[in-house]
Amino acid sequence: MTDSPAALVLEDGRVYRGTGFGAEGVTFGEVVFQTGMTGYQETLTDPSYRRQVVVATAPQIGNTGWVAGGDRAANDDESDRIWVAGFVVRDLSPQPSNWRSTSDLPTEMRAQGVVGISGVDTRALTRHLRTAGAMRCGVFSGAAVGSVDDMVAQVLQEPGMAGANLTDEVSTSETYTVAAHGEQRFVVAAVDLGIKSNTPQMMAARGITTHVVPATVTLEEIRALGADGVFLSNGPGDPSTQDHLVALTEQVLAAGMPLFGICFGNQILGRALGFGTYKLKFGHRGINQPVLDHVTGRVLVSAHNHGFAVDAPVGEVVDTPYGRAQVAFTNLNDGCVEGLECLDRPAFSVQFHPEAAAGPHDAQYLFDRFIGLLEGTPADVPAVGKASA
Ligand SMILES: NC(=O)CC[C@H](N)C(=O)O
Repeated sequence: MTDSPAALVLEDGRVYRGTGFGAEGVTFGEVVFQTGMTGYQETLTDPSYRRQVVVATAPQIGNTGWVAGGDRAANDDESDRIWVAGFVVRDLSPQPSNWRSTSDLPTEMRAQGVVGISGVDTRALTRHLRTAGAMRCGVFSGAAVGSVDDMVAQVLQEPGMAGANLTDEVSTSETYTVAAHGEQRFVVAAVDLGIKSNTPQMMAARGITTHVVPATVTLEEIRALGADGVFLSNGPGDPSTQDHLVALTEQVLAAGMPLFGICFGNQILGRALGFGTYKLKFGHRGINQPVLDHVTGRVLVSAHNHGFAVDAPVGEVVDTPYGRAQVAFTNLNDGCVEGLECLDRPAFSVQFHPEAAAGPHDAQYLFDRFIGLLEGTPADVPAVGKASA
């Protein structure tokens, strides 16, 4: 832990002073709050947080240390590195207590060059972000702390999240394969837009061998892998920039191949169906978001990490270039679209995270819904009426 003075500086001129931890220096990004009480390691290693400075609303962070090393089952990493641009906490644990822990949070952040600040009134900061919206920020520690005017000027030079195309920065350059556990039932091409490692694990547990492919993949390359279906992953950045992936998704829909998308994948399916996307004021990030499944009527407590959303009418069946489609999930806090379902194609997607890392397991049945599409025996999904909740 460094004990250097540090400052979180927002683009609107607000300054929150604290103490540096992790790497010393300066970092910039979009400041967003995350409401999970647990799971900071999964959050920090989720590629979807690329270029975001994450504020933990849970007041004590670091208690469970850092669980690294070994294979996927032995650690809590969602990828092979920390992706957040910076981390803002209130009380940093001086001493982790966890039998699985192999390191601690400040040591790991320092080793990976990630700047953090502790001692911030994260409750006041979160209330401000809920009012003012997510915005650009900088975290400055040690010698990087300067005059407020100078720090704000530096923040204002940074790009915002709207219009950001970050896919190339996180996607794999080479295809790699996660084998099915036990007997292989299906082969899926998972387009890596920043995929979390638990997603192929959830597929593997259901007999799917997953080829994780670069974001530049073509339908011909997907077919050459012998894929039975396509998965569009989560990922950072603005979905309005992803024209290649929208075109690929249109081809997959036209070919009638089974398709499942999560988060960024939901936004791309939405665009392929002709819907728009827009930036939310402060987004949803946490592991306790209530979502209504309009098909089953169930309410799920679910893991979220999104700053954009699909603009589609709720409670209507819409004619799209690929047949009828409907909003199948909405958020019960703000009503925003949380998932789409095609009625004439074997395709659906969710804005939240059924891979649930970290997070509740309520939504894991959606991987089984994808299995149904791969089997060619999708559940007989009814068209939804107006939301009952
Ligand atoms: N986790 C994700 O896939 C996020 C998708 C997109 N970058 C958003 O912020 O909405």
